[in-house]
Amino acid sequence: MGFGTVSRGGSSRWPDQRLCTVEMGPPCHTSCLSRRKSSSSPKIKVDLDSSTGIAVMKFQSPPVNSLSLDFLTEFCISLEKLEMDRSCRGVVVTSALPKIFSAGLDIMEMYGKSPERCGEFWKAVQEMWLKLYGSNMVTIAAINGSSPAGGCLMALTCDYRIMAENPRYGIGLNETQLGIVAPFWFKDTMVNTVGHRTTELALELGLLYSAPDALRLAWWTSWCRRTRC
Ligand SMILES: CC/C=C\C/C=C\CCC/C=C/CC(=O)SCCNC(=O)CCNC(=O)[C@H](O)C(C)(C)COP(=O)(O)OP(=O)(O)OC[C@H]1O[C@@H](n2cnc3c(N)ncnc32)[C@H](O)[C@@H]1OP(=O)(O)O
Repeated sequence: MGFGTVSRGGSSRWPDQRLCTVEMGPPCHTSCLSRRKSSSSPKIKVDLDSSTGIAVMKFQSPPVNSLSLDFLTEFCISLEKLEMDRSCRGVVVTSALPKIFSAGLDIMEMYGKSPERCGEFWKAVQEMWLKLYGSNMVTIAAINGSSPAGGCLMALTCDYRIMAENPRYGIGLNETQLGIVAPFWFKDTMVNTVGHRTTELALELGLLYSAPDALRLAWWTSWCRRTRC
């Protein structure tokens, strides 16, 4: 798989060449197996191949990988652990569930909760964004399912995106369709990737894009024809 260039950098873990290639080759032989480190929390599984320096973080929170306080906390802890592991240079975030990357913020976290709990939840959402955006590692979203609202934010926050081509999968900041306003920093993250004009239209109409449409609008430089990638 090949990925395009981005304007972010400044980390020793970034490759010298700005075009970065990640090989997800055949299964390893025995000597390679010892270089694999796995860890699992209830909602997130992480596999790090120290020989390549690439970790795969899989979301495993059925039914839709919604971003609950527990999910976000586990996400930040997993990312921090990889950040501290000098053998890890890049992380691929993806879903272990069929058809869904992430449904975005857990709606149940925003309904009937105490102000304290709401504050804690919102802080965790911001923490996820700050940690992912500010990561020293190369971050890649392998979007193998629908990715509305907060799920889209997470993908946009990564350095690179690849999306499985399937007409049923949509990605976008569709908050307007839900009767809520996307926070300004959600909007800014989208502007940084696709520019002002596309963002303005997408947010006003609450659009969800298919992989080929998103590719045309420069959301990414690659998409994957398999339904699972
Ligand atoms: C504390 C707050 C402080 C400040 C607030 C400030 C600003 C407000 C926040 C603004 C930002 C918002 C960003 C967001 O991310 S809001 C969440 C937006 N996401 C959605 O609306 C997703 C809606 N879901 C879907 O479109 C579909 O479910 C999906 C395409 C993901 C999957 O479709 P599918 O047909 O496969 O499954 P469903 O049958 O629809 O769903 C299965 C079960 O999952 C539950 N579900 C779905 N989405 C969510 C979610 N986001 N949170 C929690 N639960 C979710 C759904 O209800 C089904 O449950 P059951 O009925 O089976 O129990």
